[in-house]
Amino acid sequence: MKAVFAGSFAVRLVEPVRRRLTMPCEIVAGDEAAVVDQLGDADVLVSMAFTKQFASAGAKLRLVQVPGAGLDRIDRSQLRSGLALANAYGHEAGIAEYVMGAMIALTRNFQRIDQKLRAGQWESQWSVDAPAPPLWPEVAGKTLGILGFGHIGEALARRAHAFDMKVCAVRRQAQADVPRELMFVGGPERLDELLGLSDYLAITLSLSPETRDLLDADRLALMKPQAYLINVARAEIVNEQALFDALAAGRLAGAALDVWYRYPTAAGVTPPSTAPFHTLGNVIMTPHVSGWTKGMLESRAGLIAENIERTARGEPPLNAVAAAN
Ligand SMILES: NC(=O)C1=CN([C@@H]2O[C@H](COP(=O)(O)OP(=O)(O)OC[C@H]3O[C@@H](n4cnc5c(N)ncnc54)[C@H](OP(=O)(O)O)[C@@H]3O)[C@@H](O)[C@H]2O)C=CC1
Ligand SMILES: O=C(O)C(=O)CO
Repeated sequence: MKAVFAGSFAVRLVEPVRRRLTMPCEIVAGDEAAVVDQLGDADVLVSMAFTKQFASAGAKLRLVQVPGAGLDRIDRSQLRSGLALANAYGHEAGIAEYVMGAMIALTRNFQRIDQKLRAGQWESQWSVDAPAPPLWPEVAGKTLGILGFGHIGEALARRAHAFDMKVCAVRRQAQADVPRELMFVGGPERLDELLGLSDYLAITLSLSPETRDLLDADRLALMKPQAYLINVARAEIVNEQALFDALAAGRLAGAALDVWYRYPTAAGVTPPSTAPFHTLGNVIMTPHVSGWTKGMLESRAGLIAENIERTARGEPPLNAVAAAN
């Protein structure tokens, strides 16, 4: 058996996968461009991306194992018969916790009050000679709209319900058996309604041609000006300029952004941003780490090792993705 791990995220999984393998397997790992010439005799490719170049170089591949959930960099037209595709989960608890934390941090403005206290400004009701700060709202009683009700959306709904929030969601197809913690789980025809209801909007759906720029300026304008947006899925689901403009003009109260429109290149260079989110005080920025937890790593490494061994035995992989899904 030979498995090629391509790209920075896959490379991080090599050692945990190696520790779980119970059969011999040659593993080669590196940047996507650097490992193409290793694919000729490989059985498994572990990679967030699958391109025409990978398909042509990997004539003997039997499994494309995505080490994450997102399939937005997988060119499914390059899959041939005998070549399975699988993805991986295990991130849902960690990301749901991130969204809960982000909602509370945005509402309480942790960043600003931390900076003020570090600067010696004791702005509190316990101060005798300074005005008391405004009373904070609570997330209890507020409405969380979840856009995309899959692994992350479901995990988030349960947690938000435990915080006494009202929760509604939209997925590809409306759901008749709505879990008791939700107001509704609608199809895309209820998206505009969800946007208007949400005090917090969590973006937890997959990126595809249908969902790219799903939230454009017109859709963002349907949201309450006091609403917060949290994107943990893929940046391109929300139009970059429209989001920046809404946040800068106060047409949205704030945002927590874990996913980005541009990523560092292999050379370690961060491309310039056309929308300078870093200049906005109402934005919490994290570098695509919301799902980077021990639980995620355990789960994904176990699944990938298992799928390498299944491929060796000629069995179908766990978490197989249908070619047309
Ligand atoms: N920041 C990070 O570290 C991570 C980010 N992600 C991103 O988050 C995304 C979601 O993850 P996860 O919940 O695990 O994925 P799932 O595949 O479990 O869920 C995706 C959800 O998106 C919904 N959806 C897809 N297209 C549409 C559409 N056009 N309109 C409405 N809903 C739609 C699906 O609807 P239906 O159920 O009806 O099919 C499904 O509910 C991933 O695709 C990935 O891009 C994932 C992991 C880590
Ligand atoms: O799983 C994914 O799609 C990610 O973005 C990284 O965990």
